[in-house]
Amino acid sequence: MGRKIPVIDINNLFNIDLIDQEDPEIQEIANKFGLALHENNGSVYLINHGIPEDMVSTAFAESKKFFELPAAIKTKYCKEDVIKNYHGYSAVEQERLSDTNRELKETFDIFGHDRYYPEEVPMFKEATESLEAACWKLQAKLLKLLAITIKLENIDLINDCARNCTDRTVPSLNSTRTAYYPPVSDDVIAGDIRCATHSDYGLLTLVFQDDIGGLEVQGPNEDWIPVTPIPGTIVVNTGDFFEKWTCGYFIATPHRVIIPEDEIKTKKCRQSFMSFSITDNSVYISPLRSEMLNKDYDFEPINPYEYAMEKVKKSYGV
Ligand SMILES: O=C(O)CCC(=O)C(=O)O
Ligand SMILES: [Fe+2]
Repeated sequence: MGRKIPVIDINNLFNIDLIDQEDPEIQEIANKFGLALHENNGSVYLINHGIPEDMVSTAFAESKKFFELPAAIKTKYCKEDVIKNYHGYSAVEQERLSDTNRELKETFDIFGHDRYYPEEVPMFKEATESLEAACWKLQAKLLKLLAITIKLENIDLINDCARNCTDRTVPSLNSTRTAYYPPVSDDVIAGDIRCATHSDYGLLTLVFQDDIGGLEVQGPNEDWIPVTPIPGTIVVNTGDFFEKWTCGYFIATPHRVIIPEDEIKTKKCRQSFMSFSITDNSVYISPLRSEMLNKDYDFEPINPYEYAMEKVKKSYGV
């Protein structure tokens, strides 16, 4: 009870050009960040990250204009075939992370190269893609920091397997999501949730959230810890692939978004924006080895494309 997710100051990392592993300041940030992620079930807040606040608020504002359009317009932008192209809009209940609960969420996933955007919201593309690009830049740096934390012999190994973060032409299943949870209507039934319990399937997820709240992460004793909104922060969660790759050093954080109890808040929508990183499609991962990691942990090499596609198919019922 009463556990809190730590807030880690990463000293404007976004604007530091070179992550030099010999730099004591970088080592200090890497150790603080990595240790906190390790000790807190794969979940921390980052502050002083360097992504401009107005870039975040513009992405939220333009997304909101889209999500508040009539359903008939939004459905024009629905994903047609998630296996062929994950890009596009999903209405309430189109993606199901749980077999039992109704999930009251809408999303627009930004993915791959075959992209289309709502013509009704002319600035949607620029606003969301600017934040997407900033997230990729930060993702690459955070992955490098974590390679330092776990004392990999080849400090570039993680980045070399996730070239997609810095070279957008490298095929991967990385994606960016702008999410909208509509105001709660009167026909809500017991068990309804905004987003059901799951872990993300990739390496790291960056989550920006508005001030409504409801995001919770599971602690080591299966207790639910609220990820209370803190202005200017990004929440980082570790995904399945990173848990495997680091031999369980970083846990794939189970998380969910609940409907707030506060009646005033239920009458408002909630918005969030996420960047999901994963290794390149061509890479098969096998356990990383270093003095920090569990040497007895082993698994057959896994491919991110095969692994993540299975999860996508299940959640979209295809
Ligand atoms: O909206 C949020 O804060 C989290 C949503 C989420 O976990 C997801 O879409 O994977
Ligand atoms: Fe998630």
